Amino acid sequence: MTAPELVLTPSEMRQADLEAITRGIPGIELMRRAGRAVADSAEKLVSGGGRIVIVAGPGQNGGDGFVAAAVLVERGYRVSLGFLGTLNRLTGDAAEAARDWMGEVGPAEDAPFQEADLIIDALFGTGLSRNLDGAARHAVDRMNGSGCPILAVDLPSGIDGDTGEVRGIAVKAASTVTFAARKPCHLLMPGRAFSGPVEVADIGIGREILAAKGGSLFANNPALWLHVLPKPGLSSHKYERGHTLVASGGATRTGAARLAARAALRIGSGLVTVASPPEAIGVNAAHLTAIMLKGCDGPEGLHAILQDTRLNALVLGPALGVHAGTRAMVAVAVQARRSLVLDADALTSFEGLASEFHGAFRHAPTVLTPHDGEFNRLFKGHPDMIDPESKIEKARRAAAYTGAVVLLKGADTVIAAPDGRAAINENGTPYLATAGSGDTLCGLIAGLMAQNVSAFEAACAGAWIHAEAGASFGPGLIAEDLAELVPGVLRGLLK
Ligand SMILES: NC(=O)C1=CN([C@@H]2O[C@H](COP(=O)(O)OP(=O)(O)OC[C@H]3O[C@@H](n4cnc5c(N)ncnc54)[C@H](OP(=O)(O)O)[C@@H]3O)[C@@H](O)[C@H]2O)[C@@H](O)CC1
Ligand SMILES: [K+]
Repeated sequence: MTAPELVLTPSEMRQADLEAITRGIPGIELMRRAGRAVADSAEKLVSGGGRIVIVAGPGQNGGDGFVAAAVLVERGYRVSLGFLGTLNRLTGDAAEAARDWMGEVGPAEDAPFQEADLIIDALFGTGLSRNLDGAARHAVDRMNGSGCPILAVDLPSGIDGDTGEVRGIAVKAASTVTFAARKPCHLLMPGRAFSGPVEVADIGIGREILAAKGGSLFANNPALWLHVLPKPGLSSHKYERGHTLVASGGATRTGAARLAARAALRIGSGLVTVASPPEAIGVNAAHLTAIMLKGCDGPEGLHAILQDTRLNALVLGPALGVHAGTRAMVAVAVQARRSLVLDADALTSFEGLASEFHGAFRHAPTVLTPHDGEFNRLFKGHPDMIDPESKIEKARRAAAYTGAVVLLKGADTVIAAPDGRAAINENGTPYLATAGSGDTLCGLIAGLMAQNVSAFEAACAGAWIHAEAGASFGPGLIAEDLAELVPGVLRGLLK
């Protein structure tokens, strides 16, 4: 079984680095391995010699650049090195790496980018501490404007390692080589787009150290949840595969619930029922076949239906309407302690009322699936939730506050659990930004929870499968297609 991919923040990486040094790999050796990995990557991009310009900065990232420069010269490349800062102020391993470089050192701003086959960006890595200005900004601007492919060392200079944000200006890399583990900025937008494909080089810091110093942040890929993905056995019965209930909106707002219901069925929920307001029964009935239908008149109606304890997962929100009635339905669902997915109107109905969510979901597996707008409306008046620059931090705080798993949607969907675990999704496609796509996602997550997948894994698997389905279709995708693409994705996963 493949192990889940650990993602380490810059500060966790520094600790892992120190631990590796404590256990006997000298810092300069780590830097030499890192620099050699950079040279190997460069060689793959420009094989058999050529002209390489390396821009080195004043910290360890620059040190990696000096090592790579020396290795590439040995391998027959013509290398120019431009340095930013004052050479004799280099300290530690970077100073040692610079001493090993026998070539000339020019100013970074004047490096001969125009003549290069490849630029190596070793200006700043995980130690970036402020926005780029002056000579650093000028150097990045010239690199980006050169038209020459850029290989970023560790991360593109100017990108914040924790948040993926651009700090003033950032290198637009053709590819990136990082060390030991990816950092959040390689998965979060816009950092992901600035990084290009990211290669992770092994520099001898073992997984044991990475897991001890990191261990709570993951890339959302199947290794994280494949082991809990339900696979019906020969003797399984539909009644053992759960029963998902999806609440429908009024007569002119029923499609969202049916999209969620169909997704729940496709992902394997044994039974699925749409709970429909009396006036919408006709329209729902006209469109449902395998999915069952029950009349449900507001919160009292929901309370009555939930007396049937076989209904073990619920979706509330899609097209339910933004009003007190929806808040009352949520209260009934929470009291009933079933697995619950809250989206759209079930979140927006609590605009500015997040305190009602405080600790509310501790007692049953719950997933909240806001996009940024819904998140900000819900947590209006809670600057501690809205302010963090890191999307990971936002989702984590909201999860700790509510007791629910929070799936914060976007091109870089982040899923966070109340216990601090978080995962970043990276297989999304712009085609998923289509009406009803979120309803399908709710159904997938609830359908997994109906089959007893825990909330965090259900949200991670749901987000990945949803994105994979969207990507497999591509242009022209509409939400109705998504549930129909799920079997293909499942076949690939469960083979
Ligand atoms: N972890 C590992 O396992 C390994 C890590 N390795 C490598 O170490 C890198 C991290 O090194 P690092 O900590 O020295 O930070 P780095 O990114 O070089 O920058 C710090 C320097 O930049 C300066 N500075 C900052 N912002 C600035 C700005 N806006 N404008 C101008 N200056 C600015 C800052 O100055 P100060 O803030 O102190 O004034 C300081 O001088 C990491 O990315 C990886 O490549 C490998 O060698 C081996 C194993
Ligand atoms: K860099």
